[in-house]
Amino acid sequence: MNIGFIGVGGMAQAIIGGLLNAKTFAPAEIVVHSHREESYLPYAQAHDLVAAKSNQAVAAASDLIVLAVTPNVAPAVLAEIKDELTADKTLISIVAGLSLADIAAITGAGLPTLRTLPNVNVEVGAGMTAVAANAVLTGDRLKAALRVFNTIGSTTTLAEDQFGVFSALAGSSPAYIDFFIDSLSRAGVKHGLTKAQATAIAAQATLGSAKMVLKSDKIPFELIDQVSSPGGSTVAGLLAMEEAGLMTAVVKGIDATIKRDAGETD
Ligand SMILES: NC(=O)C1=CN([C@@H]2O[C@H](COP(=O)(O)OP(=O)(O)OC[C@H]3O[C@@H](n4cnc5c(N)ncnc54)[C@H](OP(=O)(O)O)[C@@H]3O)[C@@H](O)[C@H]2O)C=CC1
Ligand SMILES: O=C(O)[C@@H]1CCC=N1
Repeated sequence: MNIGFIGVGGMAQAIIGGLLNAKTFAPAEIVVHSHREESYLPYAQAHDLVAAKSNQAVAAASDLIVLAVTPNVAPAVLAEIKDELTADKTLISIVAGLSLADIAAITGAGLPTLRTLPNVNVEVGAGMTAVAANAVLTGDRLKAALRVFNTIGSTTTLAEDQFGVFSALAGSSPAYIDFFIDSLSRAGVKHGLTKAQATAIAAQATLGSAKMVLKSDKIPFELIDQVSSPGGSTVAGLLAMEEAGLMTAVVKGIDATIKRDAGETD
């Protein structure tokens, strides 16, 4: 089975990297093309992937076609490959804000289509991807499309009107969590650790805390209490962070993310 990528930017490369690591597809089963030859050709050569000469050629050569271009060009690219999108193929879109109805308006409703919103952590097999299938993507075809994302992380089926909030909480949040890790690390540097030491310590603590939340039957606030010894240093730190507005800052950031995803400008 061949999987083709139209657009080979940051996100497509994260997915391809994850799929190659997981051996979900052999390099010869991965077909790529993007706007500029100087961008996709060296990437294809470096990973032994199949470089197609056009977006149509990707669609023609692939069973699963991943639309991984930026939202502003997605409708034009779909229109360009429309004639290659026969009902024996599955279209997988990762384009934020592009609905199944938007896609069907260009491709027709008979094309099996999976709308997804993956996050960059698919590259290390720890992704979080939202999925919504259209009415004609069912059975084994649906399983084959879901397998792409299940081999590089977790998936959750979501109503399309929840993709905006999902995109903020999982699609964009790696950037916010990295910002938090970097803030912890910078504080470590302030107190004498090297940046490399501090970053490794902060990242491992973040990874462990996420695992605890997922594995434990306690809610995060109970875990916070477990760490906060009476009269101790953690509660002092927590109160200082809250005085600086940490929770409000996070919620405001997520609100802004959702607004922009919905097409609102400042
Ligand atoms: N980054 C992320 O964490 C996430 C991104 N997404 C979605 O993924 C999509 C891609 O985002 P991202 O990878 O960050 O963006 P990038 O800017 O890194 O990549 C965009 C890609 O689109 C290609 N492209 C542009 N125009 C065309 C065209 N006409 N034909 C073929 N290819 C074209 C570019 O080609 P070239 O380089 O050759 O110009 C490039 O490979 C977006 O729709 C975004 O909403 C979804 C979830 C998470
Ligand atoms: O920044 C963006 O628009 C995309 C959507 C989710 C993550 N990156």
